[in-house]
Amino acid sequence: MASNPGMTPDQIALIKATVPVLVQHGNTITTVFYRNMLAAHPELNTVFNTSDQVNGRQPRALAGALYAYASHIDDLGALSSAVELICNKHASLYIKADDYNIVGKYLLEAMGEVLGAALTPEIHDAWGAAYWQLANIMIGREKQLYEHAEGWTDWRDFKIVNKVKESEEITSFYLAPVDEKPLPAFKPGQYISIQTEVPTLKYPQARQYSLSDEPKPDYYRISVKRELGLNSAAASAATNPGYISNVLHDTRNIGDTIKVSHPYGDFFLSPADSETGNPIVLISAGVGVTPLTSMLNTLVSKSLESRKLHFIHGARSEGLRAFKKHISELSKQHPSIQTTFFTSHPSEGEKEGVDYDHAGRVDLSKLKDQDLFLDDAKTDYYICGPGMFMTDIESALKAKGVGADRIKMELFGTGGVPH
Ligand SMILES: NC(=O)C1=CN([C@@H]2O[C@H](COP(=O)(O)OP(=O)(O)OC[C@H]3O[C@@H](n4cnc5c(N)ncnc54)[C@H](OP(=O)(O)O)[C@@H]3O)[C@@H](O)[C@H]2O)C=CC1
Repeated sequence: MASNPGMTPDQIALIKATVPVLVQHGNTITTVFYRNMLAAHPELNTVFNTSDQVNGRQPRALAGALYAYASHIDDLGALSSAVELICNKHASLYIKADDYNIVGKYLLEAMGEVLGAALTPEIHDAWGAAYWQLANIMIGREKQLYEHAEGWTDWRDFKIVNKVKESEEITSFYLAPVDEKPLPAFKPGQYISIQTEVPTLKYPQARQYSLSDEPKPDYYRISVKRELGLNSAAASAATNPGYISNVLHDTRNIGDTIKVSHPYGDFFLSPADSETGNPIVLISAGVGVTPLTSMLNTLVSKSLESRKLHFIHGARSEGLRAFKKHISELSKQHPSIQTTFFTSHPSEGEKEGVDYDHAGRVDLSKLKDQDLFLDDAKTDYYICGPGMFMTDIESALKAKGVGADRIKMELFGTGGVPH
C-alpha cells in the first residue's frame, strides 16, 4: 500500500482538499448512502449489521473510514492495519468483488445528493478513482484470504453439538461441521461469523464471535454474551438490540444447524509466542475473555513448559465471570500460570481476597512489576475487552516502558470523524 498508481497528483490533492467537507458532512453522506443502497438492494440487509444501522454505528464508522482514507491518501501505509482488519471481517461475511460495484455507485450518488453542486465533476471523478483504488486493494486482499481458506469459500452448515452455560450471561456453543470433514486450525484469537435467521427481522444476520477453545479438528467453540437488548427495558435496548445473541441463547439448541464462516481475524497469538518460551500476559475484561482463553488453552496444550504466563481478568461480579474454574484449575496444575481476578461490582457475599483478588476494574498499578514480567523485554501483552479498557491498559503498559510492538489488541474502527 505504498503507492497509489490509479490516481493523478491533481486527484490526490482534490481528495485532501475534501477532508473538511467530510468532517462536516461525512455522517450525512454515509447515512444517505446506507438508506438508499439498502432500499434498492434489500438482499444486502443480510450482510450489513442491522443493529449498527439502527444505532447509527455503521454510518459513523464508514464516515470515520472515509475521513481517515482522505487524510492519508498520500500515505496509505498508515491505513494498512485498519484495512487488514476490515478485509478479514469482509472475508468472514463472504463479501464478493461484485459487491464493491454496488457500494461505489451508491456512495458517489450519496455524495452528490448531500453536496449538490459542490461535488464538481472533477471532485466526483477524483472520489471515483480514490474509491476504486481502495476497493481494488481490498478485493485483492480478500481474494488472498479466500484462496487460503482451502475451498471453504461460502457459508458452511454446522450442528450445535453442545451448549454450556459459562456465566449468568455467557453460554458456549460447540459447533461441528455437518459434512464431518476436518476443520482447519485457526490461530488462537481469531473469530468465526455465525449466520442465522432472526424472526423479528425476516432475514438472516451474521455476527462475529471469537473462538474460545484451542483449535480442534472436529469442532469449534464460541462463547456468546447475551445482550440485554430488545428483551429488556434497559436504555441500551434500542442501541444494542442483541438480535443474534438472544436468538442463540433462547432458540438455538443441541441438534440445530447454523451457518458458519471460515475463521478470520488479525488479532491472534503470534507464531513466535506459540513456539518460544517468552513470557505472556493475557489481560481481558468481560466477554473479552474468550479469545484469550483460546490462547491460554493452546499454550497449555502445545508449548507451555516453564513459560511464565499471567492471566488477568476483570468482571462485574463472580456470577458474570466465565471460565474462572477452568482457568484456576489450569493455574493449579501449572505453577508457571498466575491469575489475577478483578471484580468491579461484587455481588452481596462476594469477598475480596476470597472470591476475587481485587475490587474495582482491572488496574495494573495494583500488581507488582515482577508480576507483569516487566524485567523481561521479550514479554508480550494481549488485551481484549471494551474499547476504552483496551486503550487504558495499553497506556498503562506504555507508561511502564512496554514498547508498542509488544502490545497486541484489536481496536475496531478508525477513530471516527473529529468533531
Ligand atoms: N475479538 C475481540 O475484539 C473481542 C472483543 N470483545 C469486546 O469485549 C467487550 C466486553 O464487554 P462486556 O463483556 O460487555 O464487558 P462488561 O460490561 O461486562 O465489563 C466487564 C468488566 O470491564 C469493566 N470495564 C468496562 N468498561 C471499562 C473501561 N472503559 N475501562 C476499564 N474497565 C472497564 C467493567 O467495569 P464496570 O462494571 O465498572 O463497568 C467490568 O468490570 C465488548 O466490547 C466486546 O466487543 C469481546 C470478545 C472478543
